[in-house]
Amino acid sequence: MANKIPSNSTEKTNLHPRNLHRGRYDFKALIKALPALREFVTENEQGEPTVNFTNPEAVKTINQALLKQSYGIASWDIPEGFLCPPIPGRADYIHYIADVLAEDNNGKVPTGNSIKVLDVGVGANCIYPLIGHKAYGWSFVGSEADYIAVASAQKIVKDNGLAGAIDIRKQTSYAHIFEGIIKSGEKFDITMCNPPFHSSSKEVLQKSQRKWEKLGQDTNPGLNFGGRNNELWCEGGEPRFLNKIMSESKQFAKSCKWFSSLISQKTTLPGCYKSLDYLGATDVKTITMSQGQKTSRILVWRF
Ligand SMILES: C[S@@+](CC[C@H](N)C(=O)[O-])C[C@H]1O[C@@H](n2cnc3c(N)ncnc32)[C@H](O)[C@@H]1O
Repeated sequence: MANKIPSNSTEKTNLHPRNLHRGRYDFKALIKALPALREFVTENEQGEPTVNFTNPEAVKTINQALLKQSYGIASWDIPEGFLCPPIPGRADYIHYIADVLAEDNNGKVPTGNSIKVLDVGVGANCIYPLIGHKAYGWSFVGSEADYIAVASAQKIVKDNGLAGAIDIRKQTSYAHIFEGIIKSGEKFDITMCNPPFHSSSKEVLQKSQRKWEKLGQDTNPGLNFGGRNNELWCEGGEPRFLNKIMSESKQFAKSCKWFSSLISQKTTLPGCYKSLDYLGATDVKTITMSQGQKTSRILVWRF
């Protein structure tokens, strides 16, 4: 079966209005930013430039070019097999939480390093702090339970001279979210999280296999957007991870003005609303984000 190369070159008007990646990728500018991208650029059926999004190396290289061109991130790499994030979608989460913060700031997005954001599960790619800092000047704490991911995120921060803006902290227990991370007296404007959403490693493999079959590949060539198994699953999947975040958020209600998390499965939401009601959250919002075929939600709450 012929490979279908997903085209990423059409306008993505459903992204947030401030998202820098709404237009077509400007391959000329991307290659200028990162000449190494040139060898991965091919033409799609319409004769437009594209890259083979089923090739992990091509995906990593286009990410490096986008991060350099749009955010001035000169050095970005991830260890083999780790989650390679689609940049436009990750940027959307940042812009939507900026809108939430704007509500308490006369409708203006607050900028600068006095705005403190905690990214739970920052990953080896450190993507949210990089975009959030470069877009709005916010400072970040990124927590992470996987020690290889911690080392990788710390290297990205150091290589880009961002140690004053992004602090990567090791979470020593997978059972905890804020405990062991938020220091006594520390205050955050908002917390964010892209949780591991599958409930077993078997589920990760099955879903990723189905995705690759849809793209006309017999097998997953290397989890290019997939990530290592343990980045993507946890006991109980997304609902249980969200329960942990919500119950600890109550404990840390005085340390954070807002809490948020991505929700990839719609079916997780009703249980979250019930829990937040039980915990006494005073404000609960659900923001819908759509990127191409995929819809996800950001759940935002405060006490
Ligand atoms: C889906 S990945 C998200 C990575 C990155 N933020 C992104 O969006 O590409 C989830 C991350 O959460 C980490 N993680 C899992 N449990 C955690 C916990 N209790 N505290 C901190 N990080 C955790 C995993 O190791 C993994 O890196």
